[in-house]
Amino acid sequence: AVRSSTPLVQCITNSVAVNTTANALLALGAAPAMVDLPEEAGGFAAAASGLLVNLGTPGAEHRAAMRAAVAGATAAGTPWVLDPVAVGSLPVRTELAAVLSDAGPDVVRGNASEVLAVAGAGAGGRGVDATDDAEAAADVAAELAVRTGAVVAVSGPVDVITDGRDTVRVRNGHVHLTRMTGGGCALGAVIAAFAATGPDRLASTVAAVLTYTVAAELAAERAAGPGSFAPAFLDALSVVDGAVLDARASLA
Ligand SMILES: Nc1ncnc2c1ncn2[C@@H]1O[C@H](COP(=O)(O)OP(=O)(O)O)[C@@H](O)[C@H]1O
Ligand SMILES: Cc1ncsc1CCOP(=O)(O)O
Ligand SMILES: [Mg+2]
Repeated sequence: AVRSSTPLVQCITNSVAVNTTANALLALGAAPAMVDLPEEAGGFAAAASGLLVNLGTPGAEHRAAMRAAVAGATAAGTPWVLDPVAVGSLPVRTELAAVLSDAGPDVVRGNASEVLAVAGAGAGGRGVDATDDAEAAADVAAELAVRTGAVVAVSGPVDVITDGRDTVRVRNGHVHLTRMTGGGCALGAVIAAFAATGPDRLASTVAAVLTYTVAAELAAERAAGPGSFAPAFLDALSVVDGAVLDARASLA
């Protein structure tokens, strides 16, 4: 569905991951647009198929663009994904993530520490330490999903995806994804592309994570290390299909 509909995905994302993110969307068959000016972001979000709001390098202009884009997306019903990069101890983005997570994102995507922080459970708030173990954040993620109405996707060696009622675990993936900058950030944009294909947010998010992590496995088979993994990953995103996903999926 992503390949046949070529969803237009607006990305307000960080300066580190912008190129990786655009290339991942193109390889998958979606159309990226890094429209991140405050004066343009709201109108564009109303017309886009999906929106990513990523807090990785949230300068003042980006923050204004995020507010405008979320308002435009909300008014038009454009699905949007919040990636609360590095929230927890850094004050500006942590406050911003609190505001944005209450603004009705369709999906919140982060690693376990970030999801715990957005839920107010980080930094010992619930006695849960910073962790890269998504399973340790599964219950908090489900509570966050119920509170915000978002699907919450926690990444890690096993990804946990929940709407607060049903929870799906994706065991696919490869550690090279963690050694390629933007490996998490590009996933947020891919989740936005898949969200544009239909209303079932849990299904579209699981499909996005599965496609992304199976592509990583295919790429790792051809890569000598994280350097050659990055272009091989784009190649794999461009060919992975339903038959490969059926053969490789490790879901629970
Ligand atoms: N140890 C791991 N083994 C395999 N895949 C992983 C591992 N850690 C993360 N991933 C995958 O890498 C992608 C990015 O996740 P992650 O590194 O947690 O994001 P972030 O960069 O935001 O911290 C996800 O698709 C996840 O499945
Ligand atoms: C290194 C870095 N610094 C600020 S944003 C960013 C990119 C983070 O990318 P990811 O979360 O996908 O690893
Ligand atoms: Mg991240």
